[in-house]
Amino acid sequence: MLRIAVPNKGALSQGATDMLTEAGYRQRRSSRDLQCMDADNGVEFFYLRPGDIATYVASGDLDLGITGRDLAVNSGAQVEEVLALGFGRSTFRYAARPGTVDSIAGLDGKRIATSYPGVVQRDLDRHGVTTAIVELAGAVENAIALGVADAIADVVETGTTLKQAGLAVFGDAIMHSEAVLVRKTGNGQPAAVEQLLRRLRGVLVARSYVMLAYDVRAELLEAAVELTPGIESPTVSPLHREGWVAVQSMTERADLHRVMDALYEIGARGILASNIDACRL
Ligand SMILES: Nc1ncnc2c1ncn2[C@@H]1O[C@H](COP(=O)(O)OP(=O)(O)OP(=O)(O)O)[C@@H](O)[C@H]1O
Ligand SMILES: O=P(O)(O)OC[C@H]1O[C@H](OP(=O)(O)OP(=O)(O)O)[C@H](O)[C@@H]1O
Ligand SMILES: [Mg+2]
Repeated sequence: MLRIAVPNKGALSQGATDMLTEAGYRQRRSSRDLQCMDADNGVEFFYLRPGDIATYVASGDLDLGITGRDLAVNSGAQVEEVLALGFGRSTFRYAARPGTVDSIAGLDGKRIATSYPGVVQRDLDRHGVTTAIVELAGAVENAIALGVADAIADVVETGTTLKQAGLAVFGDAIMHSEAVLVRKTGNGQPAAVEQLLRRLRGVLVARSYVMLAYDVRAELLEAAVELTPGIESPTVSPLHREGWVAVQSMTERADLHRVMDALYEIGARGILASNIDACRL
């Protein structure tokens, strides 16, 4: 039985549950459930605070966990990333009132408020700056106005919260984060993990690709296939209509409309795009 930690609430919870459900796993019925057994797939899920997940995985009590890259770094736990999951993206940044602190060197001797002291200390050390860290559970954007700190370091997603607090970012991004699957550092990959990984990769591909199908005159096939090389190689089948072929190819969703327009322009017709519900590559 594989034991996997999943965020029980917060910014990563819904994304993690959605991804596991799409990958064919059973998920808890109520947001109050702390465990969920999926006997058919040989997996048991444990719903934990996202910031605690790396600690459980590093201890060896759980085999794998879904958490944020920033949260895993912050915990200092000995875990390594197995797979980046493509949701829960954020950037971690320094910010202060414009005209006060505007560089990382300028943080020397100052006070910085954050909910991620591990991430911040690591970055300050890298810059050789000595700053007092004020650890807060949340709403750190208030810390400057309330006189608790001179600067903050926090998750920025859209930037709305910073703007409303009258703060501006400075320095390079401290880190870029997204949800990741982690395991204990140095742990090998049991066969049961391989199946989970194949399924999760299948979800990532199904989300980022569409299946493109079109008809094209045989003499234009090479030009068309150049636009739609697919992942392995496109499928080409003869059409009943003399001199024409049908092509099927997986195409990146982000590129879809550019590729469809280009196919039309070279003479392809009946160009259809459909979602992929699931796949194994
Ligand atoms: N807008 C966001 N706010 C907070 N965290 C976010 C956001 N977008 C992505 N994340 C990521 O989600 C993870 C933090 O999730 P977590 O559940 O701890 O925070 P939260 O949703 O703010 O909950 P809480 O405030 O109760 O701690 C981090 O990996 C962070 O990078
Ligand atoms: O750039 P934005 O899109 O505005 O998002 C970033 C904000 O969202 C999070 O706060 P959250 O709502 O989780 O409250 P918290 O500070 O209490 O954790 C985070 O701590 C930032 O404050
Ligand atoms: Mg928060």
